[in-house]
Amino acid sequence: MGKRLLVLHGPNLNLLGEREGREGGRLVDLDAALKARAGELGLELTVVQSNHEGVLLDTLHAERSRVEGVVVSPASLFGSYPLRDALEAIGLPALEVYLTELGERESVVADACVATLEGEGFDSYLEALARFASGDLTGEHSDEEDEESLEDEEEDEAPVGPVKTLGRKGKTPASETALAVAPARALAGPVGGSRKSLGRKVEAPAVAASPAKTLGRKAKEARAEPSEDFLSRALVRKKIADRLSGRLSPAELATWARAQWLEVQRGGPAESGQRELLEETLQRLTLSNVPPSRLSEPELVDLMTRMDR
Ligand SMILES: O=C1C[C@@](O)(C(=O)O)C[C@@H](O)[C@@H]1O
Repeated sequence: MGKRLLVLHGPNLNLLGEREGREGGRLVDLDAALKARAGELGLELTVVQSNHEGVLLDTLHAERSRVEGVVVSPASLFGSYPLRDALEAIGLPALEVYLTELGERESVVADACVATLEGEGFDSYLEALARFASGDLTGEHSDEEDEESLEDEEEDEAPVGPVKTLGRKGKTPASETALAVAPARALAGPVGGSRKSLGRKVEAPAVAASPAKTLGRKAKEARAEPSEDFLSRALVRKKIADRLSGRLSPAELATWARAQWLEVQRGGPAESGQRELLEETLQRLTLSNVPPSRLSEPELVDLMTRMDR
């Protein structure tokens, strides 16, 4: 299994493309591009969007032992100290991304991230995935490589032709990233306008590609489960059991259920013939931690047994 990453999309990004009236530039398109690139790079992604700072924090807490890095797109929460503190608290390497350029806005979240990638539309995210896959989070190493290969090319007096690379370090032919490029360019600014290169803040600590913390036994066990990624009644049953035995907190279960529910809404894979039941159960579990619909232990057991039928 590849490296597992958590991708967090902040507030209003659920309306991406829709508010701009842009086909092909919506959150579903971005997520599809991310999943496709992750597949190519051998990464596994958990993707969560929320308009609520607390949900982003809960997700970071809940996923901290399951993932090895975080791609965080704070959107308008760039000034969030709670988000920064949560990233610091979990101690995982993180890259901060923005579709557009931050300009005058100072990101506080950047304090807890190895680097910030901005102004490249979808490519900001895709570059973050590439950095995690290569282990070169600062992008400094591939800069050297680029410079070296540029020097080699210059020495060879290669004929000047169309630029083949995307962004600063993109090594993928443009044809392979057509889906990502169109919205990326559109969001990054006027076509042909001046484009800032990726990587705003690189005075970052050298961080290894592996997690900053050693993974606990529980995390390793979770990793070994073949069903972890596939939404099934067995998986939901297990999560409820984890909650009942105290391995998951009420907030962790609710956050997990919400993320899974969003995946189902987006057409993610689910146990054949059980999609409706799973969706309904996940919705119930998502609300299981808020007072009016809080679930008692007997109710949780009841939900769990419904997963057996
Ligand atoms: O939605 C967006 C785009 C953005 O999140 C970005 O990534 O550039 C920045 C936000 O301020 C804005 O609301």
